[in-house]
This record gives sequence, structure tokens and C-alpha cells, in this order.
Amino acid sequence: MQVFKFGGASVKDAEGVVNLGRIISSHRNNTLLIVVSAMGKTTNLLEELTIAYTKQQDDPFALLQQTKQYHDDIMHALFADDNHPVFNEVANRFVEIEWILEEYPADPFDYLYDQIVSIGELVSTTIVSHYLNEIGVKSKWLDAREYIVTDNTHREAHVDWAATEIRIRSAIPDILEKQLVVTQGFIGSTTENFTTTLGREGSDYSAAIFAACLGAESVTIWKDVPGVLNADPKWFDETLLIPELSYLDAIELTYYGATVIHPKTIKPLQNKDITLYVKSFVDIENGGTQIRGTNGSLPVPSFIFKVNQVLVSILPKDFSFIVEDNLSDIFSRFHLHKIKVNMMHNSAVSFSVSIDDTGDNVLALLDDLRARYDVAHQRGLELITIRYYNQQTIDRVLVDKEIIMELKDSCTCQLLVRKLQG
Ligand SMILES: Nc1ncnc2c1ncn2[C@@H]1O[C@H](COP(=O)(O)OP(=O)(O)O)[C@@H](O)[C@H]1O
Ligand SMILES: N[C@@H](CC(=O)OP(=O)(O)O)C(=O)O
Repeated sequence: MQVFKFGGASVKDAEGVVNLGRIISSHRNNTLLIVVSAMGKTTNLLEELTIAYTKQQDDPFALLQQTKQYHDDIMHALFADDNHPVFNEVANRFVEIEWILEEYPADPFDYLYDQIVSIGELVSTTIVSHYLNEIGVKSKWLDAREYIVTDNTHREAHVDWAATEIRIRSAIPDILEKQLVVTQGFIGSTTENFTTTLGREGSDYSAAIFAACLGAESVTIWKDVPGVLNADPKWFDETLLIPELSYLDAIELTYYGATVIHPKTIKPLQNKDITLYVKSFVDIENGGTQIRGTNGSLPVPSFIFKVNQVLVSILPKDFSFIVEDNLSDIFSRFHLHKIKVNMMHNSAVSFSVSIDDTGDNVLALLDDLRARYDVAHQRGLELITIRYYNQQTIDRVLVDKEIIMELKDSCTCQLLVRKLQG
């Protein structure tokens, strides 16, 4: 059996859903489980709505109305009959958000976020599943929360693999024998049945979880790009398709920030030797990228850009060295503020890191660190990572840039840079 994953970009409008139907129809003879994300930018909208609601600012109901209208337009373009059950089912999903909004936001933000934002995936899969049935592809909608068991770390839940595998294996193979399955990416549930989410862009990871538990032959992620390129085409004009990648190279690229695949996706597939294909949903005949346990692939230089970086330099106040107890204290503070380190460098008396400038939590971290250390920071930087670098590739990215911090090993070069003025 195979797992297909369709992200928000692939189902951002009715045409996208029709295209998904075309892709599925052309794989009619395969046993398929399909994982679908929320449509277009729905997750961002619902995130905004959750913030408006919890801060009791702006108008969360207006944002809800906007989200409903967007899905309504897509449904009307797909279903000719206004009485089709899909309209009611989707309306009922949105009522769940209305009920939350009518109450005072007494629960923690991360918990409320998961209850609201998860509706995006529940709605998109309802529409996709009904559409497939409408075009004669018999499909069964499954609630991923009944299969993906997590802890209660809301917004970044950890999967309980043993419990998840038991639930998936005990029910889904029988269903797949009869029909295709459509389920949600990104969401799971605690054993107490509270909805959780797996972290932004987590639907790729969901596809890997289902595939690993079912022992799938392969996973195919359908994207708006021809496959994994040697750079994000949003940043680079001349990109190259990488036809074949090893699991290790794919893990490294996603670890350093290549957003084409969620970083947690590869490992479960590698563990079970499941091939991952990244293919274009626009040009479906194109081969795309194949990721598997090969070591024969050519090392193509790849570039990863992260803008909006802050360099934080930390020095012990008493001029003691940066040794294990200081480092452990510093890392626990990053963990507490949920801040991921993109690059780090330490000398005897200072420790420097580059992190995403995510606003309030960075300011809170800086305040926290200042209680024990001397702290300096620089904003507005860019982090460039080159895998399989050479001098030519470094020169290429350094035009009009000044290096602030640099790290190299035999395969990877990281450059934290500032744009030169004028
Ligand atoms: N190395 C890369 N190769 C291809 N695409 C990349 C790469 N790095 C970043 N991207 C970006 O990833 C995007 C696809 O991912 P995403 O927008 O998250 O899709 P989806 O919503 O379907 O999951 C592309 O449009 C591209 O801008
Ligand atoms: N909808 C979620 C999960 C996801 O993976 O989406 P996408 O596949 O569109 O990146 C998000 O936007 O974070």
C-alpha cells in the first residue's frame, strides 16, 4: 500500500481538489491512504483567530466568517447540489469553533489553539472525501485523532508510537482492503481524547507515521515544486532538481531548514526502509525526487536561507568559562521559551547562537538570560547554510553581505550574515 500526502497549497481552491481527484483516479489500482492538510492558508487564519480570541482583541467571529466563506466558495464550486451532506458536515465543524468563542478563554493558549486550529484539517478532509465519492472514487473518511496517540504537549505533541501502531494496525488494513482512506495530517489526540497538533507543517510527519505503522511501500508528498530542489525557488532563480537523495542528506537538509519536508518525516521512513517521493501536483508525470537508503547519489550543493535571525551572545557575568553547567543552564532557558537554536558557536568565555526572531518570546528569553549573564544581541541577520559547499558556492551567496559568524565541517557551511548598506 502507499501513502499520499496533499498539503495546503495543493488544495487551496476547487481546482486543486479537482486536480487531487485526477491524481487519485490515475492511481485507482493502488491501495491508498491519503493524508490531507488544511486548505490554503486556513491554519494561519485559524491561528490569527485563536490569538484574537485569547487576547479578547480584534474580532474572532469576523475571522471565522472569513474562513467559512472561503470553504463555502470551494464547496459550491465542487458540489452542484446545495443539499449535499458535505455542507452540513462542514457547518457543524465550524460550530465547534463558535462554541469555543462564546466562552471566556479560561484554558491555556496552547490547548485552545489545538482545539480551534485542528478544525482546518477536519474540514478539508471532509470536503476531499465527499468529492472523491462524488467522482466515483469510493473513499472512507477517518478521524486521525482515533489513531495518532500523543502526549499533552499542545502545539508540539509527541507521538506515542507503540499505542499509535496498535490502533492503526488493528483497524486500518481491513478498511484499506475495501476502499481508499482519507484522513487528516497534523492532528492527533491524547488518551483522554483531547485534540493535539504535531507542530506547524506537521502533515508530512503524519503521513510518515501512518506509513511506518502500516509498513507502506512508499510515501508520496505532492508539492507545488518539481521535487526537492537545491534551494528554495522563492529565494534562488536558478535551482536544480535533486532526483535522488539519501535519507541522511534529506534529514540534514530539513534539519538546517529546507522547508519542503517537515524535519520529523524522514526518520520513521528510514527506520522501516520506506521510499519517500516528492512530486509536483502540477506536473504529475514528472519523476520528482526519490529519497531512500542510497549512498550512491551525487552530492549536489544545496542552499538553505533563513532570514530574520537574531544573534545572541552570552557571557558569564563573573568571567568564568563557558563550561558544562553554564551550557546546561543556557539550554534549559532556550527550552523553557520554546526557542530552537539554528546555529551555535562557543569560545572559552562566550556562547553565541542564531535564533529566529519570533518577537515576544525572544525578548522574554533575553530578559531571563540577563539575570545570570551579560547578553548582547543583533537583529536583522540572515543565516545561509550550504550543504556540499565549495568556495564558488560561498562566493555566490556572499555578494553584498558581511559575515558575522561562520561554521564549517567537511559537508556543511553555515554563514550568519548582514546585508551591506547601499
Ligand atoms: N529545497 C527545496 N526544494 C523545493 N522546495 C523548497 C525547498 N526549500 C523550500 N521549499 C519551499 O517549499 C514549498 C513547498 O512546501 P509547502 O509550501 O510547505 O507545501 P505544502 O503546503 O504543500 O506542504 C515550495 O513552494 C518551496 O518554496
Ligand atoms: N495545516 C498545517 C499542517 C501542514 O502540514 O500544512 P501543509 O502541509 O500545508 O504545510 C500547517 O499549515 O501548519
